[in-house]
Amino acid sequence: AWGYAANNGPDKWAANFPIADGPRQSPIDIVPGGASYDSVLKPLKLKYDPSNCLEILNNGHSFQVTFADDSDSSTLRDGPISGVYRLKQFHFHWGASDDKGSEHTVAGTKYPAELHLVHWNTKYPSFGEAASKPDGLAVVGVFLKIGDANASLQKVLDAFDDIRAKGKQSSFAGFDPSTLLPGCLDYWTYDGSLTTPPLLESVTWIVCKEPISVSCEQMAKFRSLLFSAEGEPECCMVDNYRPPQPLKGRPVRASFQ
Ligand SMILES: C[C@]12CCc3c(ccc4cc(OS(N)(=O)=O)ccc34)[C@H]1CC[C@@H]2OS(N)(=O)=O
Ligand SMILES: [Zn+2]
Repeated sequence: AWGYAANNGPDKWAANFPIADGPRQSPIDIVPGGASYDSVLKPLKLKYDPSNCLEILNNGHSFQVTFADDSDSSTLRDGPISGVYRLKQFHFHWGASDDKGSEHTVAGTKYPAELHLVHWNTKYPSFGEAASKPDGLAVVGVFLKIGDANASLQKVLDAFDDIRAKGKQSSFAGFDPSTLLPGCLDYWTYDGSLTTPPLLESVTWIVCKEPISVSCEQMAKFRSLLFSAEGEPECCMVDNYRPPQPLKGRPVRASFQ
């Protein structure tokens, strides 16, 4: 099965997922000078209901917090998209050390981690259906930068003891993901893909320019999770990021000047 190790990592994915070499793969290196300001882009409209927060789980590639998506109570509207997209889950990618970990990079700069808030287009009947459509998903990416401890993030990290190994999950209620957003919601946007197999080219990427803070100690907590399941040799969950992929002529637009 795919992973992030030398024998099954990003350089090996094309064997089982040929779309890995497709025309709209993610992540990318964002070159601020190469992005064009587009005044037609609207501010992001994110409205999340903490009562939709269900559980936290270690899926063996990252950990994710999953939301009830049977109503329009936690949604993304406006920004570069049209219609209503519902929040399904958020998860992170991070490195073995603070000098790497993000998937998108900014003029070659890697951040220690990156948050992804995954939303699906309600013009389709379900998340799984939407995931195979070119306008099916919208993922908001937020960079994490070493600094002060992040009190909101700490609530998520405090749930890690129950999900240390692959396949573990536990209930996680009442968390408001908007507390993980930066103060300024300026963003870059481009058409891309899932950054893990099945690498479906169905994502409108919305990457925030402003990072949120994370402390060194909090980064160490991320690295205490395991890729491995209980009873298997322990393998630390680190470097679960795909490197930037070819832009192949795609425009990158900025919501700010
Ligand atoms: C669950 C699914 C397979 C994996 C997957 C999905 C959606 C969004 C995803 C975001 C990811 O992360 S990222 N970095 O934001 O791209 C990583 C994997 C994702 C759907 C697509 C088909 C499966 O859906 S299903 N079973 O048919 O209902
Ligand atoms: Zn992701």
